[in-house]
Formats: sequence, C-alpha cells, structure tokens
Amino acid sequence: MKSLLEEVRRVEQEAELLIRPEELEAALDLMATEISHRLGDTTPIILCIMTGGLVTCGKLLTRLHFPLQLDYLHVSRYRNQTAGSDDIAWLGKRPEHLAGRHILIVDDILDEGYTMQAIVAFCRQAGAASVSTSVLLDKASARKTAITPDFCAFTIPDRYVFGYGMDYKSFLRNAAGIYAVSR
Ligand SMILES: O=P(O)(O)OC[C@H]1O[C@H](OP(=O)(O)OP(=O)(O)O)[C@H](O)[C@@H]1O
Ligand code: HPA
Repeated sequence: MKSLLEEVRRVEQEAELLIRPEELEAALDLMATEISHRLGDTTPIILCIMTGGLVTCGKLLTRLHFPLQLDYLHVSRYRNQTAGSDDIAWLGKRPEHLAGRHILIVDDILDEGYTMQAIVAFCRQAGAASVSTSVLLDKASARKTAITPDFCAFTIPDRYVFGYGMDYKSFLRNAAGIYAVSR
C-alpha cells in the first residue's frame, strides 16, 4: 500500500490538467439542456454506472428539472488498473423494471466502448422502450466498438485520465478537474 500511495502521489504531481473544473461545470449545463430537450417528456430512468459515473451523474441530476427516476448499475472492466480486461464484471444487483421505460445511461467515459455496449445490450434485453447514452468524456480515437454517445461533454485524446469520478488504480477519483497521466 505504501508504494502504491507513493506512485499515486507521483502520478498526481506529474499529471497534466486537460479540463478545468469551470469548463466541466459549463459543459454539464449544456449537456443537461440538450438532455432536457430530448428526454424531458419521457419520464426516464437515469442509470448511473458505478463507480466512475458517480460524479457526472450526480452533477447532471441536479440540472435536470423534469420528472425522472434514478437507478444504478455497478460494472467493472478495468478492475482498478489502467487497461481494460476481456470480461466485464457485473457487481451487485441489476436494475429491475426497465421494460417499457426510456433509459438514459450516464457514465464518466466512453473509451474502447465495451462497457457501454454491454450495458446498452442489457437494457434492450430487459425490454426498454428506448436507450440513450450520456458520457462526460468521449475518448473516440481509442474506440474498438461501433458505439457513439448520444450526449457527450468533451472529446479527449487517447490518454489515460483521472478525476471527476475516474480513478488511477482506485485513487484520485476526487480530483476536481480532468487530468491526463504523464507519458
Ligand atoms: O469504454 P471502456 O473501455 O469499456 O471503458 C469505460 C469504462 O471503464 C471505466 O469503468 P471501470 O471498469 O474502470 O470501473 P470504475 O467505474 O469502477 O472505475 C469507466 O467508468 C467506464 O465505465
Ligand atoms: O482513461 C481512463 N481513466 C479512468 N478510467 C477509465 N476507464 C476507461 N478509460 C479510462
């Protein structure tokens, strides 16, 4: 643990700030307006993808001023590492009562796309009336699947990032901006 903490401190010190907190807040305002226009009269279920989606989803929620319900799904593909594994671990309970409902999935980042692809498939199989996807960050150049987000705040380069819910080896989720790990 001591050496991991030393590594985390070094990564934090050497990281490059990509997106400032004020820019994130302003972009979330815009994303919330767009989501409200498109989904405001559908009484959607907002599906927060834990753990990384927690900050984006929480900040988005208070900007959505229409009737909605909140649920969550806990999946992990990176297992606190900086590269994804071949399989997605489904942790905890799976949401019920999605049939016939409009679903908005909210996550922090769309990277290779495997995680979101699996969650969309799950919602469709559960009989959702529609499934929309919303991410704070789109790492489009790293994509290995056909998925694109319906709502997205920023497109970022192919760098490993942390902050605003995203971790570096399970730490640094609490950083207030988006930082890229130094190369
Ligand atoms: O597009 P992909 O390459 O599949 O990666 C995106 C997913 O990876 C991260 O989750 P992670 O598995 O790290 O779990 P976490 O949310 O607990 O950090 C992130 O929160 C996304 O859910
Ligand atoms: O760049 C990333 N940072 C943190 N978590 C992630 N999960 C997929 N890509 C990333």
